[in-house]
Amino acid sequence: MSVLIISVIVLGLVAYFYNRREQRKARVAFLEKKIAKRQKERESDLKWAEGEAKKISDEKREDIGKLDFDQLRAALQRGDFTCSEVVSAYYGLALKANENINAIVLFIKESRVWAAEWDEKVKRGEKKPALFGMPVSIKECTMMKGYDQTRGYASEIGIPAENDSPLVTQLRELGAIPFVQTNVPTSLLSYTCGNSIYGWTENPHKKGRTPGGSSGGESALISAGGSLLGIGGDVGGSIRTPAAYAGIAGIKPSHLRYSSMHTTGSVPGRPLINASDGPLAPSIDICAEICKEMWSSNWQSEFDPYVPPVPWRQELFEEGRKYRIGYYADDGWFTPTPGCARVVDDARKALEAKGHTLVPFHPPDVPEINRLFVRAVCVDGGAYLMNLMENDIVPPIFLEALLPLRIPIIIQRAAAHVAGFFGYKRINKFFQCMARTTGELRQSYADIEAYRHTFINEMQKAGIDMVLCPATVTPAPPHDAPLHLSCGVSYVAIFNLLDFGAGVCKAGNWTEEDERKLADYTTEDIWYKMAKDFAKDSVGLPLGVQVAAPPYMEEGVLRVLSDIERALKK
Ligand SMILES: CCCCCCCC/C=C\CCCCCCCC(=O)NCC(=O)O
Repeated sequence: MSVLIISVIVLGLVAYFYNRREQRKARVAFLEKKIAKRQKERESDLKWAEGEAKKISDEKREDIGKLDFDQLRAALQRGDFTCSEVVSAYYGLALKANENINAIVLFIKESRVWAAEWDEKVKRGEKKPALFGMPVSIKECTMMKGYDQTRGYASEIGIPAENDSPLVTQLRELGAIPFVQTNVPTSLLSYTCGNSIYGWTENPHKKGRTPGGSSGGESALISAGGSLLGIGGDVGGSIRTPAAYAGIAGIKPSHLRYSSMHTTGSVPGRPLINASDGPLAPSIDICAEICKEMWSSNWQSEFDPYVPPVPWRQELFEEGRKYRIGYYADDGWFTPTPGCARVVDDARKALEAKGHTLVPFHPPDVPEINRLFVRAVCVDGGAYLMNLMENDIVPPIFLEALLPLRIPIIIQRAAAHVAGFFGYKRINKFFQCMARTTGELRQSYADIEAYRHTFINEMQKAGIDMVLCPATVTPAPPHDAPLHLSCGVSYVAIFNLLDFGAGVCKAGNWTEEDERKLADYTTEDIWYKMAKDFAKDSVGLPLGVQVAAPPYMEEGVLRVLSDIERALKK
């Protein structure tokens, strides 16, 4: 009898695993077909753009490519070029840039039609709007009607959006022309940029290094001259990290400054950590121009009544406006590598020379807040992510990064105790990230809300308007690095948790001196060892700094970043 029972159990298990393997095989074959089809579509899409680019002469394309944002905008307003010429030029410029960086997902073919429509309207005497004819690149996960937001998942190929995101809608009403979708990392929950559908995006400053993520296609394309303005989204640095790694600028406004209707984040349904869309551009002044145009009316709050009607606050952006700014180069969780800390000091001196007042500031309890951030970002202990990734075809390194989440939470807690016992304080925190019960999750939300007030109280005590700090802990690292070092996002993530407006601009480059100082950088735990390794051989790579302020003070953030950028521009 017992032999029979054991045989049935064994056979049942064999059948179960066999079926699972067969189902997986069938799913992989199905997804591989989808990927192959999309790659073919992309190939013919790039060919189409090549043909469209040839509709203007090489000289005209070069002339248009030499113009910066303001010059191109003025040229379009004067009528030096038509919208159709500019869009053709940018097909060509983006294709050229793409040869070395692989940032393009698909061209938005309707851009050709929209450009022609504007040219016709102008002929009929219609007034040119503020962003008339300006080409804009769009992060793949930003809703574009008729285009997929796969987030790098093969299973989401062929599910086009039915609406444009509010940002895209408003930009189009202002005359801008979305012309290309750009690459993202699978899931969006990483600051690298690659997936199994479209491949890996390179940093234009050094092959083998990531342009950051998740808006990495944007930062790479803009930095390589293939776009003058892009739209990204940010839940834990996805606008700011790529801006820093690629030597450009970007701002993540506080959550309710732009509508988040129709936005797609990595993990939908997470309270208190929301996706904010925002601009990326070669300079912070362009980001300021865009915010100013978009907030010069109540368009966003009329479109989406959840957005409070806060118009552009020019008095906060006024040139010469002086601020009292708290600065820190080390948040007490992750000491940045030398160049990343040095540029904070360079920015501090530049701001003092401009007449701002800079005072040291210590953000309260960042290690604990980092733990709450990861908990709130994953919400369900990573179940949503694991389910999507394990039923898809994703680069193996993403599955490796998910491994810690597969460990039962009770064992994670035990590991935390062991790490704590041996003095590994950061590993101890890491293994306490995931919530075990809904009660723990509720308490974490209460803690996040309390932390927001604690932080504001500390700022009020110090009498500061905003803070200046590093943007990243290393210069642009190798592609895989962010998947080993998720804990390196503390400098950006804190401002998602606080819901501050936060932006990044270029503040210098990694120097020989930074490289020499790296030899003395701590190797106190495995994450520091990795950071040290990832930062090696970075001479010349761009470095950014970050400025952040409480909600509805984005104009002040933009003013201070502009002062830094102008002072430190080489
Ligand atoms: C891709 C698999 C990674 C698994 C990571 C496991 C747990 C780590 C938890 C938090 C990581 C924090 C990284 C945050 C980067 C966020 C970048 C961003 O802003 N993304 C946009 C978005 O999430 O929508």
